[in-house]
Amino acid sequence: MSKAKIISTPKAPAAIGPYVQGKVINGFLFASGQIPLVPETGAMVAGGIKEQARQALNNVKALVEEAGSDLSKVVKTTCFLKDIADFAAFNEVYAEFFKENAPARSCVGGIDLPKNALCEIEVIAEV
Ligand SMILES: CC(=[NH2+])C(=O)[O-]
Repeated sequence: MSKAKIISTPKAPAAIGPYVQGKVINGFLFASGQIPLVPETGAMVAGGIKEQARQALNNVKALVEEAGSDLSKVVKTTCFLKDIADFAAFNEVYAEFFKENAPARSCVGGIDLPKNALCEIEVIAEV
């Protein structure tokens, strides 16, 4: 197995547990799930599902870019929603970030998330 490169950037929130922000191996970035923490403060962004989705996606974008890739090269996302009733609002913001050539995706709802976040997003991207 080849050695994975650890991705670490202050432009995305620091890990809040025993994990790294992301790892690149064999040409793919495996990014840890991003919750809507503001990188500079480590605090949850103010607002509801739309603001939280936008922050989580901006965190994803920062990680993907730090790995030398970009959102157009994301091949798979997994999205977690505290409340599946937020599905439509979440999708609206998600679509702003993945306009064309949307990645494959799984989305689950009704789940407790760290820091009581309303959403969490993890991605795999080609680097
Ligand atoms: C936020 C997160 N990715 C975790 O594992 O706690």
